[in-house]
Amino acid sequence: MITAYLGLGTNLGDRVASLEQAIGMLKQTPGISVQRISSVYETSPVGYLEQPPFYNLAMEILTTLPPRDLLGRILEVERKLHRVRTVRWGPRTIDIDILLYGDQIVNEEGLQIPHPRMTERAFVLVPLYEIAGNILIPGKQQTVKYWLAQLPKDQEIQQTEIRLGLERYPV
Ligand SMILES: Nc1ncnc2c1ncn2[C@@H]1O[C@H](COP(=O)(O)OP(=O)(O)OP(=O)(O)O)[C@@H](O)[C@H]1O
Ligand SMILES: Nc1nc2c(c(=O)[nH]1)N=C(CO)CN2
Repeated sequence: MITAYLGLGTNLGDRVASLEQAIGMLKQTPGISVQRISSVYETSPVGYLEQPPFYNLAMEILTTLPPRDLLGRILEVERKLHRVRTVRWGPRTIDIDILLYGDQIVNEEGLQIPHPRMTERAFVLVPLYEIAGNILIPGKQQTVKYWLAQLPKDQEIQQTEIRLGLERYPV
């Protein structure tokens, strides 16, 4: 069993519905057990700027799937939610990234873990900090908290009151 972290993003259509559907499909996947989900954050687009704002969240899972199989399932979830690839870094109904996979470093064609751009992105680090601030980023020696503190404060990100997947954590 490996603890892995996923980053989810959406900026087309009903963003809450897309996140809920993606979470639901991940929860139903044999070999994946969803453990924690951050709040939903509204974030300004990074990279390609002429597109609507995103909702982003981070998720902790326990998984028995090897990295390739986890990626395969993620791509399937994206496909089922009708993600259409157009522009690089462009709008999407759902984007799911494998951020961390235990303490492993994967550098293969089509799969890099830790996600190579994660330490530059507030839309990744802020939600991840909420659920795993003290975790070390393999190959980068320092924690999520450390990398978040290094980020320039120019990326707009706003915590919303939206909490998804909370039925696992009754109050
Ligand atoms: N850690 C990873 N998590 C998810 N996909 C990855 C990862 N590493 C490599 N990939 C590859 O990236 C492809 C997805 O690229 P995509 O078009 O979603 O990039 P993007 O989300 O626009 O940009 P970015 O990669 O900067 O977030 C997948 O098909 C997959 O093969
Ligand atoms: N705010 C925000 N910007 C992005 C996002 C994202 O999820 N959120 N995803 C991208 C491609 O992975 C490119 N830019």
